[in-house]
Amino acid sequence: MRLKVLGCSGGIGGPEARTTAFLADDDMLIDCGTGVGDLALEELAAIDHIFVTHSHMDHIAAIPLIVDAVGEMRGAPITVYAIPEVLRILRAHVFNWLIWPDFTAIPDRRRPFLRMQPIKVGEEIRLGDRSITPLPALHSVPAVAYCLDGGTGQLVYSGDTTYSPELVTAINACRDLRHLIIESAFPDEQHGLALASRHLSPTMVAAFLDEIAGNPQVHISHIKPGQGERVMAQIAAAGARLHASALRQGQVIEF
Ligand SMILES: Nc1ncnc2c1ncn2[C@@H]1O[C@@H]2COP(=O)(O)O[C@H]2[C@H]1O
Repeated sequence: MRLKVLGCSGGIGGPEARTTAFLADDDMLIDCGTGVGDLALEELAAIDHIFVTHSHMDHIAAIPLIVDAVGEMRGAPITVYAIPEVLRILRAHVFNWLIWPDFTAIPDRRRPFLRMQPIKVGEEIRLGDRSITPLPALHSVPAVAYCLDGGTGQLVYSGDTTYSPELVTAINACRDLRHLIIESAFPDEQHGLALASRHLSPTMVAAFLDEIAGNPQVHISHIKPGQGERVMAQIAAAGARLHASALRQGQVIEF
């Protein structure tokens, strides 16, 4: 499987700070933040599947826009996969005819431009020889992490989460983990805000990593704009067993 980072910043602030979106192969998005806006129209039209971790704006901002941009060009709906709570929020607060038209009823309910597919934590979704499994995460709104499996290795993406023993257990149950993308939104000086907003800070990331078995490559994502050097220095200073590098927009991970 091939994962391209379209955006991995915790906020906006110039062309290097797009919010979270990963392009998996050519047809799948994992989260749908502002990074999706850099894809060409033909690349957008090739997206069949969008897996959403949670409903926050920085992870869903481009869903309404992509459906409107390519709906007419495609012969089949785009499917948005998320846990039922997240789908409910998207229906009630985004695709409600006020913020955006309800594209699950356009052009008509039988052949819509957009489908919503509920998923369950721990239940694998198979797409050809690839699979994606939602894992438990702990954020200020209902949220999941994802394990992606291309048949020759696995990658876990934490989404937005604070420390969660259930997520540690789920990650350690992955049988062939090669890469772990984990967030660290705030530096340790903002530990209180990290706790209030259910994110991780460097000290928490280090504690989290010390509970991870095996030797996955660790990539840090979702750092708030302007905090990159500080967060990465603090993670290095915390001295976890696993080395971590900052995930970069444009980076490609093959596994
Ligand atoms: N008390 C708070 N609770 C949650 N989010 C907050 C709070 N104060 C500020 N925020 C910001 O609101 C943002 C919403 O998206 P994030 O969870 O990525 O990051 C959050 C913080 O940057």
